[in-house]
Amino acid sequence: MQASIEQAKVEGADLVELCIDSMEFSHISEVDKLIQHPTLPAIVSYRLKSSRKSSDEACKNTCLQVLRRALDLDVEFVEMDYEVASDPLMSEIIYSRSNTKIIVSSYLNGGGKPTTEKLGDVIACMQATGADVMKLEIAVDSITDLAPVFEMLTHCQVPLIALAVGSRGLISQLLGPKFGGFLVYGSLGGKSVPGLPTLVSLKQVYQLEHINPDTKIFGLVSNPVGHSKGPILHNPAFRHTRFNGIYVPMLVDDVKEFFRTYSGTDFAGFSVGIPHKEPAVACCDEVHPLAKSIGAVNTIIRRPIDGKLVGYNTDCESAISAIEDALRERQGINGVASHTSPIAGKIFVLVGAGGAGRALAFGAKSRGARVIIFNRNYEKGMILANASAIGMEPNSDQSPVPKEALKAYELVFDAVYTPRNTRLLREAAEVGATVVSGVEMFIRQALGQFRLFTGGLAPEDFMRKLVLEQF
Ligand SMILES: O=C1C[C@@](O)(C(=O)O)C[C@@H](O)[C@@H]1O
Repeated sequence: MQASIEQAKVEGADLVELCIDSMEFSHISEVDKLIQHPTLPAIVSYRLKSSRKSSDEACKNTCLQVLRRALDLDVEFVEMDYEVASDPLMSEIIYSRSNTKIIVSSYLNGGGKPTTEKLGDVIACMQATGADVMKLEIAVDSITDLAPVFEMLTHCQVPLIALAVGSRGLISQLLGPKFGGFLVYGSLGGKSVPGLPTLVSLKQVYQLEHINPDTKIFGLVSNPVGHSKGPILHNPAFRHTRFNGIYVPMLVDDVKEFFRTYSGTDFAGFSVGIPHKEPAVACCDEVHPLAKSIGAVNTIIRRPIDGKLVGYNTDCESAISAIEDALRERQGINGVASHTSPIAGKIFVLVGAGGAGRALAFGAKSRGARVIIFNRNYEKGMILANASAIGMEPNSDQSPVPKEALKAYELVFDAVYTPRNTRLLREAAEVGATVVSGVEMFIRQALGQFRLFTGGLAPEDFMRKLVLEQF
């Protein structure tokens, strides 16, 4: 635990939580050793639920002993369960404490979706124990379950910590400073509470010290969402241009319910990823003509003047222009102005007919290519584009097309960008095709999104360098 405290300090933590219930100790003096030599201010916590190895009574006695010791030693914060805080013995100790602040926590698990009424009742009960800070720990099934939590954080008059556990709860921490949460939890990596962001990401990617109630929220609405490099690109770009925004991964199951729930002006813009690009069209109040023709949106902006959701597609131009640039370079016509696209007249073979596939098919067709949704009809001068998720991490050993079949292609493009060098691209390069990585599409679509999100020019060199450094 001491080594972890040192690590937290190096990584920039302001405060550490020492979960004494996770420690094996035979005598309270061992806990003293840890608490007495602090390198960082600490929350000393002893939670009952994770320490039910011995009998409940024995467990509660140890808990009371540890918490009382921490109070005697004047640590900055002591955290306990609501049921411990309301024990008459503990009530007395709480009322006679000196400098230590008391955090009382309640764990809400199951019992239907949280509502502001339910949360308000729990907070009032916790407050009645004489606590200084209330903490709600909630298991959420859907990202939309967090809406009443954010509402509570915004309107609650007492210091409140909200921690939603599970991968759908991640934004409860990332958006904590926006809605006025008392503190934010970050992990040191490794085995920790699921859905907890790492301390390193909080400091380096999200830079929460810049987030305040005026910060506009942007996010990637997708499932899966963890693979995306969007946060490491958009957040630094916002900071770089002094734009007050935060960009977070939003693991969304039901896209309609998501937009119905988060309808406030704070939620200013969204990237849309798999599998929501097509269904998200119906969630928009207006759709840009290009996106309408494609039948998929990958960007949605809440128009500031009337709050309407406007859908766009930055995938089409980003992928097609990346392919055109590579073809021009291959043909040695780099920099020569031409009105004809090098894609014109070519056969464009497409794997994947989802949202990204639609964008590529539309773009290739509008440039005069003959588009074939994958088949085995080989001709010279063909372009192969993978717009499916085949080969994406964690399935990076897969490829949508056998190596032998790649020999027929002049150029192979992969919309997958994690990993950067997919099996498809490696094998295409081995058989002599020109390859265009999905990283190029990712950068270009994000540049388009940045312009739509902020209304300003994207810092292209900065963003390009950022993404390339990550691979
Ligand atoms: O295809 C992509 C990539 C993306 O899903 C991401 O991984 O960040 C974001 C989407 O908006 C974009 O269209």
